[in-house]
Amino acid sequence: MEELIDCEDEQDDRTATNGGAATANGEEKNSSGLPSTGFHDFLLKPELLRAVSDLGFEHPSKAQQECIPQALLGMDVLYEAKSGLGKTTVFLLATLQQLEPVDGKVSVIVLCHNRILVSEIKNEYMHVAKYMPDVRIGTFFGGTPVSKDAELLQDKTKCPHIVIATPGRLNALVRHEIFDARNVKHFVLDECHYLLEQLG
Ligand SMILES: Nc1ncnc2c1ncn2[C@@H]1O[C@H](COP(=O)(O)OP(=O)(O)OP(=O)(O)O)[C@@H](O)[C@H]1O
Repeated sequence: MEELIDCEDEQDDRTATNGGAATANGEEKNSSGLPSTGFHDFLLKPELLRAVSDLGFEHPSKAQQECIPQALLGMDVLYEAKSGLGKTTVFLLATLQQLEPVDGKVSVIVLCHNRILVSEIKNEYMHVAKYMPDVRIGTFFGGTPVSKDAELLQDKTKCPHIVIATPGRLNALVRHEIFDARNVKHFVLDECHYLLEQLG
């Protein structure tokens, strides 16, 4: 790891509702003392800026201000903060910004500790990637036929560029050489404390 941002819990007990939005934006910015920034300061692709604007995000949250520039520089980022402070949006934007979709090649893996989270993250990706029609996003998790996953991964025209998966199924796909991880450029562990617990 080149550099690690390690932020302790922000001790902010405001919670996210759609107003996690509200929590994630202006208030955070002012209370953090960080200079005012907009998403355009990250030099994001126009497709992403449009999607962010459609979602009604006006200002990056503190987590986003601290992590997106580092992630876009290719640094490893470890960030801990309470729910609703915009952490997921950090990796959605950072991975989509850097993605150059190539048929038959998976560039991004997002590992989640359960299948519900896998589906939620996929939905969030679909919103943020709505103006990037060439980007394919796939999900792999236990309880579904491995043969379907294999079919998808082996068809260059269907193979996802971004894979969101649970550890068990991803492990099985790699072990059986169905999943070729050699082209992966970005690896995300969402809610990594749960994933690391499972290892133990
Ligand atoms: N900069 C922003 N401005 C307004 N809303 C935002 C911003 N960033 C994220 N949001 C919205 O705030 C909510 C929480 O964001 P996100 O899911 O990225 O946070 P999180 O820290 O990963 O929380 P969780 O663990 O609950 O998913 C979501 O509804 C998201 O769309």
